[in-house]
Formats: sequence, structure tokens, C-alpha cells
Amino acid sequence: MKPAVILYKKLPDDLYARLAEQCDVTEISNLSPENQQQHAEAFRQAEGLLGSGGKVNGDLLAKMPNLRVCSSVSVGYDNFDVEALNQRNVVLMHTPTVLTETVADTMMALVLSTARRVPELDAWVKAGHWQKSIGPAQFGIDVHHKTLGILGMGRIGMALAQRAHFGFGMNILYNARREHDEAQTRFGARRCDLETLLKESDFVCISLPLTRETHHLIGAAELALMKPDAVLINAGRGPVVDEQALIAALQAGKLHAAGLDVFEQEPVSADSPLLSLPNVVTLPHIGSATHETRYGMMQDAVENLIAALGGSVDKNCVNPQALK
Ligand SMILES: NC(=O)C1=CN([C@@H]2O[C@H](COP(=O)(O)OP(=O)(O)OC[C@H]3O[C@@H](n4cnc5c(N)ncnc54)[C@H](OP(=O)(O)O)[C@@H]3O)[C@@H](O)[C@H]2O)C=CC1
Ligand SMILES: O=CC(=O)O
Repeated sequence: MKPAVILYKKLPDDLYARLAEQCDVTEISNLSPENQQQHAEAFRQAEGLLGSGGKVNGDLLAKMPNLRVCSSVSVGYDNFDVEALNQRNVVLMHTPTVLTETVADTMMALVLSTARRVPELDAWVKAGHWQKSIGPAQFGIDVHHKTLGILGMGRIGMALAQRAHFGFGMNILYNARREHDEAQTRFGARRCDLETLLKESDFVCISLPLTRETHHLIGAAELALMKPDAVLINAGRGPVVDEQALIAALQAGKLHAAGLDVFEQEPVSADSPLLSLPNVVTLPHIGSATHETRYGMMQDAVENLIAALGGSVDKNCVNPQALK
């Protein structure tokens, strides 16, 4: 008999067919309480869960007594209560690697668009303000040969360092829990403490996961350490930055600009002051959102689920120790 799975994400037809060949699929739009109630029996039967967005915690696990594998279409897994999964011996699979280069591209796009004011000046031209030669009021700041500080020198941090070092001749600083020799060898990157990185960087780029340790890691005190002409880029998770403190720092002119792909609340509220600050570039959490990469993530998530249901967790597994 095929294992029963709940699918809470729309898949392309070919990937759906691949999943349905191996599993008995119940497809729902999301993990809302209404869907959980309406499909209570499917949740009770399910051995697998595949999708992205929505909390997977003790409450949901209580409704899924047969669950063995969760497969997330994301690399970040802060939506999952990993301790609760471990207690229940539920394996969690995710999609690192396939999205790394694309997310680094997004971060570099935020670096360039904040520094050179691309969205702001695009709106200015389209509004008909370009009536004569531009002057200092339209100038930006250089990116090349500046110092780029990376918080979280993992897969994405390394791919960003590669772009910044080889493409833009930038000096690289980083902060991570451990030394990354490869970053030193390939990009001449220097590991430093958070305070030094914030004080010395022209661009502070966050590619950290959201954990108890990283929640509000960047608050008012940390923002105050940054140079007044520095730029903050966040493509990790919104709550790594205390958003109210960031708004206050930007409104007080203590930072040059910010480039944000992630927010404390997503979608960001339409009345957030971040949306009316001209020196803030906002994106709707599109780090990995290209056709090719999103397809690759969904493909990996399907294969991860099938492999883990079959007892194989050799790659892309967050908690292999949970396998019984
Ligand atoms: N905006 C978007 O669309 C996307 C956002 N992301 C976010 O990016 C995150 C990183 O992804 P990825 O690079 O693949 O993950 P990795 O696990 O490869 O890298 C994470 C890095 O963060 C560091 N880190 C973790 N906790 C701390 C801490 N407390 N203090 C200092 N450093 C810490 C790790 O340090 P060490 O090396 O020492 O272990 C590691 O260098 C994801 O978790 C997700 O939240 C990912 C994809 C898309
Ligand atoms: O935010 C996206 C992810 O893959 O994590």
C-alpha cells in the first residue's frame, strides 16, 4: 500500500504525478485550521507532509499520529518545531543547495539597488521628473571595493561572498559560530565578532536562519554601531532584525539605506513606515523565486519525501537522528 501524504502546496503536473505514483496524496491549499478540520481523517492517516508556509508544531502533530516525514519546500525550517518532531521521531527534510546561488543573486541585487537607488530613480524617471541633467540629488554610493560584512557564512553567505569578492573587488568580513577556512582561502574573508563587523562594514548582509539565538540579534544597540553611511540588507528572516529599531534608525538618518526581502510580519503591513522611506528597497520574500529554482526546490522536496518515507535520509535531512 502506498503511504498517505498531505500536500499543502501546488506542484507542477509532472511533479504531482511523480508524487502520486509513490504516495496516496490528499491535496489541500494550506495548513489552515479549517483545512485541518475538514480533512481530519486524511491528517490522521498521513505518514508524510509536504509543502511550505504554516506552522508545524505539537498541536498539528497531535492530529497526525502516523506522521513519519515532513518535507519542506524551503531551506529555512523555523516554521517547524524540531524538538517536537524529534520527540515523535518525525524526520524533517528541506531544500538547501538548489536555491543557494539564486538567493545570493537576490542579495547582490539588494546591495546594488540600495546603493544606486535603482527603484527610487526608476520611479522618479517614470514620474516625469527627468527634465535636465541629473545632479548630486540623484547620486548613489559605490559598491565596488567597499567592505561587505556577512552575518551567517553558510551556503548563501559563501555564494554572496563569491559574487562580492570576484565581481566587485569587495573586502569581506563575516560572523558565524565557526571559522570557515574556505572563505578565507577563496575570498580573503576575515572572521570577526559582531561588533567589529557592524563597525567596519559598508554593507551588512544577513543570511542567518531564525533561531532562539538570532531572534532580534540586530536591535537598536547593534544598529547604532553601524556607520551612518552603511546599508543593511536582510534576506535571512525578518525577526532577526528588530524592525521597530530599524525604522527608528532609518527615520533618524543613522543608516544610509536598507534592502529587505524578509519582514517580521509577512506580508508586510501596508501601513509600515518602511514602505514610505525612499531609501528602503522592499521585496516580497523572493530570495529563491525564479522559475528554475522554485521548480528545483519542489522537485527536491518530492524526492526528499519519497526517499525519507523509504528510510533514506542521506541528504537534505535536518534531523536524521529522528529516524527510528
Ligand atoms: N529570503 C529568502 O527567500 C531566503 C532566505 N533564506 C534564509 O537563509 C538562511 C540561511 O540559509 P543557508 O545559507 O542555506 O544556511 P546555512 O545553514 O548553510 O548557513 C547558516 C549560517 O548561519 C550561521 N549561524 C547560525 N546561527 C548563528 C548564530 N547564532 N550566530 C552566528 N551565526 C550563526 C551558521 O554558522 P556556522 O557556519 O558557524 O554553523 C551558518 O554560517 C535560511 O535559514 C533562511 O532563513 C534561505 C533561502 C531563501
Ligand atoms: O525563505 C526561503 C527558504 O527557502 O528558507
